[in-house]
Amino acid sequence: MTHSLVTKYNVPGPRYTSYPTVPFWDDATFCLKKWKETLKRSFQESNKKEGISLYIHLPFCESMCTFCGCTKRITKNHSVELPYIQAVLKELRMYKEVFGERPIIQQLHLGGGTPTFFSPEHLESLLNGIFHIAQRGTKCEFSFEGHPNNTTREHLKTLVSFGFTRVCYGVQDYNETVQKAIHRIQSFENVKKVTKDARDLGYTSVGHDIIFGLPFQTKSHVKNTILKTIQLMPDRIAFYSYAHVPWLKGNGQRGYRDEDLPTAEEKREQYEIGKELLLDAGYIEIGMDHFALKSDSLYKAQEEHNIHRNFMGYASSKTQMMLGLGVSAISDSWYGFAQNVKGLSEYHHLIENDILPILKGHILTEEDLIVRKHILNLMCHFETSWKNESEYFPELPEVLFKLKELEDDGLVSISQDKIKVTTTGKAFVRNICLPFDLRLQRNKPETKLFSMTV
Ligand SMILES: C=Cc1c2[nH]c(c1C)Cc1[nH]c(c(CCC(=O)O)c1C)Cc1[nH]c(c(C)c1CCC(=O)O)Cc1[nH]c(c(C)c1C=C)C2
Ligand SMILES: C[C@H]1O[C@@H](n2cnc3c(N)ncnc32)[C@H](O)[C@@H]1O
Ligand code: MET
Ligand code: SF4
Repeated sequence: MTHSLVTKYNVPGPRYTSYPTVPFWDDATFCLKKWKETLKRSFQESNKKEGISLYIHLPFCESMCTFCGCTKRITKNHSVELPYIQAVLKELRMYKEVFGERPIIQQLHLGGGTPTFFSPEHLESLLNGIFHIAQRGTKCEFSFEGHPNNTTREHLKTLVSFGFTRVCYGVQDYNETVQKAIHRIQSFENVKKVTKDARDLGYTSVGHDIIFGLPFQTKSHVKNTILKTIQLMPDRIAFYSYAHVPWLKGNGQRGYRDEDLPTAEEKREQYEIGKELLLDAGYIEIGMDHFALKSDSLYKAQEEHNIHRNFMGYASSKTQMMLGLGVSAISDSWYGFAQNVKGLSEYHHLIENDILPILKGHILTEEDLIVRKHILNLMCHFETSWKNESEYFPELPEVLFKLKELEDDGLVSISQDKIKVTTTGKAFVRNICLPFDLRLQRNKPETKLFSMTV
């Protein structure tokens, strides 16, 4: 990788889990009435055909990892579990009222925070509650995020009995200095044990999350972490670039200084080293940040062009509608987005008063729908085209003009009616999406909103 490319393209940029990205949602056009309309429309169009996806945010953790950008509440008091589950179930019932019919759950993901903070018994009540209100789909894909330090065989057994087949564990880095800096001490032995337990109990996809660019992390730490990971051969690996966003309220990114972070140059080298080791071990790079073995469903989905990106990252199939429950969760009705309030007491208060706990949202315009398709294509398939009239938008020539420079740098190739990301360009896919992001182009932010793209 040439140094000049890294320097040139290391700019703040969204991770494109949605388009428009959250900071560009237009709250002025959003209200509860419109949100419910888009939900009903989408539900009518898609529930019977393909079901819906459900994301449940379980925000508690016993200990604060200082790198973490997720919405969480640190506590050792487990009495928070039951009231939270009851609130989430009530939120689902409120949505069922809007739909007027039982939703069919095709995909279910428990994220956090730490879902394994909850006792197996409480997770069981949560799932029993869900499948009392909603119907189970026929092609279920159920997954959860587990903390290697507190995922027990009981957790795994309980969830497998409800049809869960995928788990991803937070690993981040095995080095002690790095672990101290991010306030997350976690041994290889624990990861090995929970990986084996999941496999023994029938999970078909075990994933590990690894991060490069963490405080005090070096190339040799990354190399060691990947080599250890390869010993366990997880089916999927998320190899994330550390997103440094200390300005986000309450995310707790502290305890280290900016100077303790690797430079952009060093960070890119860490990525290159990790990527080479993963490719040598038989992993295939899929979309942004993701690697999978050829036996994993994510690889097959990519081959068959079924891969989809949503707020949770990549999925091996798509539903038009994704409902997010719990604090900070985002829902996507395809025609609109909504994000829940982030505070626990506010969430409980609104639910108690039969009010959908929504903080903000966005109704997509015709233009948003077209642009979103192109950004999704780039993030999922590393290419996009405007062969059909419905894929064209008036600003496209300007977008292509801006992309010319990226083409000269070898990141994309542009032809008559499509663009393709090159092998070098894959690491810069966020930069390639930027010219398509019309809302950002029209309204360049003056304050920092996004993490750096390298
Ligand atoms: C399990 C924790 C979560 C991670 N991502 C999400 C959760 C719940 C979901 C999520 N990620 C982002 C958004 C905002 C929507 C958007 O802007 O498209 C949501 C709902 C984007 C995002 N994620 C991270 C940051 C800093 C941002 C803002 C955009 C940016 O600066 O790039 C940090 C981060 N969180 C997670 C990962 C994997 C990650 C960074 C690699 C997990
Ligand atoms: C769910 C997964 O999200 C990743 N994750 C959480 N916060 C960040 C961040 N600031 N930067 C990069 N990755 C992050 C971790 O790898 C975790 O395991
Ligand atoms: N909280 C779990 C962990 O840190 C799951 C991933 S982070 C949301 O391991
Ligand atoms: S990384 Fe996982 S355990 Fe750590 S604070 Fe974030 S959500 Fe909690």
